[in-house]
Amino acid sequence: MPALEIKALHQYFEQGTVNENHALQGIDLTLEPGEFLTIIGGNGAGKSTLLNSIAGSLPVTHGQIKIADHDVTYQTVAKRAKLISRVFQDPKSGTAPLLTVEENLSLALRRGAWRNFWRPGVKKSDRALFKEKLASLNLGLEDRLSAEIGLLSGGQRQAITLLMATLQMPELLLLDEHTAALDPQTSATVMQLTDQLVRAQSITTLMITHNMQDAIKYGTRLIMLDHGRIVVDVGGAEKQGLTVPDLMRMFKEQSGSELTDDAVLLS
Ligand SMILES: Nc1ncnc2c1ncn2[C@@H]1O[C@H](COP(=O)(O)OP(=O)(O)OP(=O)(O)O)[C@@H](O)[C@H]1O
Repeated sequence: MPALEIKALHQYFEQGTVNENHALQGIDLTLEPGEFLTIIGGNGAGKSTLLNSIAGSLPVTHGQIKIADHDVTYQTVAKRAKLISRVFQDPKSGTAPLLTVEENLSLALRRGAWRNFWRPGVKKSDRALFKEKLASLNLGLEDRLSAEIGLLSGGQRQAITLLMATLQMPELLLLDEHTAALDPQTSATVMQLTDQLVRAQSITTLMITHNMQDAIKYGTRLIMLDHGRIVVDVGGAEKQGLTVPDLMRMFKEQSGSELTDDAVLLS
């Protein structure tokens, strides 16, 4: 059973108006369990629209989306959140700043099931688990369990957000340029942690990145989007041997134009 099955997905914005935008133009994409897909493409190619469609934050215009055999096409974000973890670009968006590191992790362990208390409780047995998980990140965070998250750096917060997203293994992990707001060195550290966490549990993952080197280096499969279509799809040994010039050439051959994205070209 595939972890993700997208069939003939179309997304229109402002359909039927002069501003109509056919942002996704028939996406077919199947991911087997444990596949780690990197997604690149120029500005406005449809990368975020694809992730938003999977997460449910955009209603689907046409097509079907199944996650682990559940048809989620018309499910609300909240309903499908049981299947999906998502990490965004802004390190502030994934954690509650006034809660401590262990309280944030405790929330993630219960997948947000905390409702009635002003602070989530932390069980002793959970604390041992959090210490162990944090130690595996090698950032010294295992000694900061009772620190407020808001006092940590962006990289530390993003590392904890990743840990929270993978604490209870999701069917799908969506990474939406999750290292883009970090400085290059921190970004590289968080990217390595991502790889470590994803591979340790074989989590089916989709990662948008503007960094072509990362898109090649990490993951098991790579797609390039252009004007709402998948124009390049490489995996296995072919992906391992890729270089940035290879990708630029493949993009040009398939799309008929040069890849124009300042962030991609400068990375
Ligand atoms: N909410 C919206 N309303 C109208 N148009 C939108 C909306 N969201 C995205 N679009 C348009 O859909 C197209 C795809 O946008 P999307 O954000 O998915 O691209 P992207 O590949 O993520 O680009 P970038 O790398 O610049 O973030 C673009 O033309 C964009 O302007």
